[in-house]
Amino acid sequence: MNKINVSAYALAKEKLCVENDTISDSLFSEYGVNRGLRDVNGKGVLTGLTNISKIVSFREEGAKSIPCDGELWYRGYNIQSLIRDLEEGEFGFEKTAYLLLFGEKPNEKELEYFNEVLAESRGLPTNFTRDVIMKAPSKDIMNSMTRSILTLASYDPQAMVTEVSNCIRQCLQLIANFPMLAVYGYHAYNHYDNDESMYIHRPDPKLSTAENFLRMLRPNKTYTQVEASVLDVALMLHMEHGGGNNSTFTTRVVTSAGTDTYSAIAAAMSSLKGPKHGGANIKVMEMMEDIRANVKDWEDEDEIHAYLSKIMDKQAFDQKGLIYGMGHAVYSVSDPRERVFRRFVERLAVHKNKERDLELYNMIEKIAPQVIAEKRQIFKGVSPNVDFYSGFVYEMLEIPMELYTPLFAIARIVGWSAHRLEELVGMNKIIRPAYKSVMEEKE
Ligand SMILES: CC(=O)SCCNC(=O)CCNC(=O)[C@H](O)C(C)(C)COP(=O)(O)OP(=O)(O)OC[C@H]1O[C@@H](n2cnc3c(N)ncnc32)[C@H](O)[C@@H]1OP(=O)(O)O
Ligand SMILES: O=C([O-])CC(=O)C(=O)O
Repeated sequence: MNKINVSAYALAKEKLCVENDTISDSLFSEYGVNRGLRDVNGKGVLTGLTNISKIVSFREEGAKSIPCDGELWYRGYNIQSLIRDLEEGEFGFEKTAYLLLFGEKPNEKELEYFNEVLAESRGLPTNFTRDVIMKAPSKDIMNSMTRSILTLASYDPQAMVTEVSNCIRQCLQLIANFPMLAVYGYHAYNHYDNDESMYIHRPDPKLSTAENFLRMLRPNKTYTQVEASVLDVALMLHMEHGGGNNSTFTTRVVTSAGTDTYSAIAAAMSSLKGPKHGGANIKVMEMMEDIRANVKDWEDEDEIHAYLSKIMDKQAFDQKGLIYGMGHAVYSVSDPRERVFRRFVERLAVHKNKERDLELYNMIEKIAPQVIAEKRQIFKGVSPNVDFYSGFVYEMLEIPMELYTPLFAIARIVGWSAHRLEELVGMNKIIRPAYKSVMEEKE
């Protein structure tokens, strides 16, 4: 019997799918449906209320909305001031996690106890690393983490209980364990796929999340205070971004169906890894590598402009027509997190002899918005986003590229948790928007 070639069958059917799944632009205008649930100015369709954070990208002047520099607020506090107020040598991730989860800043005693709770929670079930993480390792650490998250449910006798206190416990344990799932997943992959030595360092209960990440990652467990502080700030910048970003909205949608914490967070992970969302930090690095290889003179604005135009026209790089690290669904003039990253990049690049790379980044930052505006219809402005520089910072911290999106997840699990709790406490209604049917009835 001939074996059926499923790939050939799928290829043959592609044309039919495209024909029957294409909906003309004019129908969207006719029914007033906004693609991506946003109008051309980036204003999202309102789908909920939240007390967790606020994003500012326009200022209202009378009836007019004027694009302005972006602002990000966590539970009433501007993210820039939360970072600026950190004392020398102080780590901010944990106290910001307390703030986002519980809605108030912790006092000294509350923070001390919260840190003990996280330290106590930092531990995987017996043999979990051997039996789950080291089995079928993958270069895609986001997938490997998601598999681990779903498997952790099998070790939790209360996995399916959606009482708020049980969900708080599960979220705290996931927040504490995410760095281990990511780093051990990387070591397993690096050993089995790259033939490197494998080592599994346990976290130190006295250390912060950023310090433990570096300690577990490096063979000799060492890092400098500056490296850990830069990573801590990077985590703070990625922790939360409103209810509408793709992965947080996913968390809220899935939570509203009454599903368990492990499944909700696994769904959020699957969203975050997308290259238009958290996966962009890896894509930026691959794109920069491609630009370095294909642009001869990094100081020639015309040559860079021409190459970026080719990327936009799907003739270069991954042929998706996107310049990664540029543009944002909501921000207009600037993403406040990119501004913070840029300050670090400028300082680190000097220490690490990466000034020439920095110049290339600066060139792309200058020229890419022009090229995008020439090739696409941009109404609200286009500027670099949080992940334009994040990968460059991680590279200078000698963190392997496979861990860039997982680092985003290590931070954003806090925002997802806060939104899961807000959905559970305050909403109690399944999220179920409507699709206008344009189907024709047939005999
Ligand atoms: C943490 C984060 O998730 S930050 C975002 C990370 N993602 C990236 O860096 C990927 C590159 N950027 C993008 O793909 C987009 O800017 C997004 C997905 C972030 C936002 O997309 P949109 O909400 O559609 O942005 P906006 O409405 O301003 O875009 C207008 C047009 O410009 C295009 N555009 C925006 N940014 C870019 C870009 N960087 N490269 C190419 N085209 C772009 C959009 O695709 C859209 O075109 P269309 O009208 O033909 O669909
Ligand atoms: O808000 C968005 O759409 C994407 C983003 O920047 C984030 O999730 O941090």
